[in-house]
Amino acid sequence: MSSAIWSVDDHLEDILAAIRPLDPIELHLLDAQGCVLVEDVTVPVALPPFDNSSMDGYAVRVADVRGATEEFPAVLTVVGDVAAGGGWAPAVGPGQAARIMTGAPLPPGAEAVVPVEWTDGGTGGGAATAMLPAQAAPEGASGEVRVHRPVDEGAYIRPRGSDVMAGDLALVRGTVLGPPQIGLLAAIGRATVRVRPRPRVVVLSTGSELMQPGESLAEGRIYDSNSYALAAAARDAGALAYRVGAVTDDADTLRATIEDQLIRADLLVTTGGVSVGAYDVVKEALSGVGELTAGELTAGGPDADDPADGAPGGPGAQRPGGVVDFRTIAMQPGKPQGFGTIGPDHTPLLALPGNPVSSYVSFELFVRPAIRALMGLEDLHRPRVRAELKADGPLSSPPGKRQFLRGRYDPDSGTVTPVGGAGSHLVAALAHADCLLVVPEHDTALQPGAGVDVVLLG
Ligand SMILES: Nc1nc2c(c(=O)[nH]1)N[C@H]1C(S)=C(S)[C@@H](COP(=O)(O)OP(=O)(O)OC[C@H]3O[C@@H](n4cnc5c(N)ncnc54)[C@H](O)[C@@H]3O)O[C@H]1N2
Ligand code: MOO
Repeated sequence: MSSAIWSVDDHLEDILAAIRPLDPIELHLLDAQGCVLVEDVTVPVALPPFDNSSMDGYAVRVADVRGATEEFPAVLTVVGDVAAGGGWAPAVGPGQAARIMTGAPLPPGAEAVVPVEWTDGGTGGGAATAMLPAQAAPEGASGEVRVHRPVDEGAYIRPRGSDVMAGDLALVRGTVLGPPQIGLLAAIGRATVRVRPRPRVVVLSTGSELMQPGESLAEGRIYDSNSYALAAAARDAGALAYRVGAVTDDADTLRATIEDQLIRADLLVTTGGVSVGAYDVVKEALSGVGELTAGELTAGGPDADDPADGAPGGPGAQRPGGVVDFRTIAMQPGKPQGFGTIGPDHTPLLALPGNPVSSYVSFELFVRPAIRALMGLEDLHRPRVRAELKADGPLSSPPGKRQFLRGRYDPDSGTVTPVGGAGSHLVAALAHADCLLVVPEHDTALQPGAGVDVVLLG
């Protein structure tokens, strides 16, 4: 265990220094949602691939409808239907029109489209509001149509390549694939794409006092909320989360459980058991190579001979034998933390404190950026704003620690109001907060009206 006190920033830096983005894989489009593209994608075929109609109407020659009015319509012969997806399109000669549907290719000879509302729809009556369905009224594809208005050349036609041309760069590497980007990839015919995958994050809670929601609560027990909150937070950060609820306070059981989970983990998160109590199992199970019986877990520990591996006693110091380094961080909540890499694949493991608010705040500050770094995202952090403290009285903060209070941010007034107190057991207050107020290490009191940094939670 490191004896020096680590700052929040040094602890985060140490974690991020050990994280490498996951190797890219080819994924189906929807599985790639939220992932970072690792290839430049060029457009293989123009979009749209052919000139097509933007309206249901009639494909016409411009000269035939010049000067047309409702009183003196242009009367054209309907030579057939052009439906979207249909193969054959009738040619439109002088004095002719083809009935055309939105998205259907412009037939040869036609120069513009007249919307059906500007015609009689082939009924011989007044202005149409719609076409009749082809099956119910097949005669609509023939006969005559009266056109009530002229159109210019190209009217209601979406030209080939007016969206993107073949050879254009559709998306550049580094793009995060949201719904519109996935839509574009599909539109240009890509079924799969090369991205960095979502990290698989195993969330494991520890504590013999824990019961699972749905069970009836026994004397002296509490429900395991951490594994749920953190699995949800991991998903929210972009990961595939696997929740492992409540391992009892037994070091061998915990080591065996972690070893079992390594196969499906790109990152492991534990909660509880990192403080100074007699049953602090995570620390007991993972703090020293000498105590490890599970061979797998020893394999990824920092190499004592490698100066790059860091050391006890603070950032950059040696950690001989310590698979996971347990530290004190100058923050509240979240003081006790563990971090290391374990197993044959050097899987990163973050051991968070058990108090529910502590574990959640620790997740936000350390695990979320780690997940985003594994995904290859550049922007690792939640947005921060400066706000004015709105409170009945001054807020006190422990000296030398960065405090993260829960609050509600009002973007209209630019103010932030604390929700609940500083206690790290206050889950209800946390559930009503939408931000963290950051009180710097050197501030021991924050007056109402003072400026404060606010981390906006999603
Ligand atoms: N003598 C000292 N005691 C404590 C210190 C200290 O410096 N000296 N630090 C305190 C701080 S700060 C924290 S934070 C906690 C961290 O404790 P652990 O990580 O060892 O966590 P536990 O003891 O297992 O649990 C703490 C608390 O949280 C509840 N808990 C745990 N897991 C869950 C869960 N999955 N869902 C809901 N609640 C959970 C647990 O019942 C305890 O009440 O240590 C302080 N003590
Ligand atoms: O650090 Mo503990 O997380 O203050 O409650």
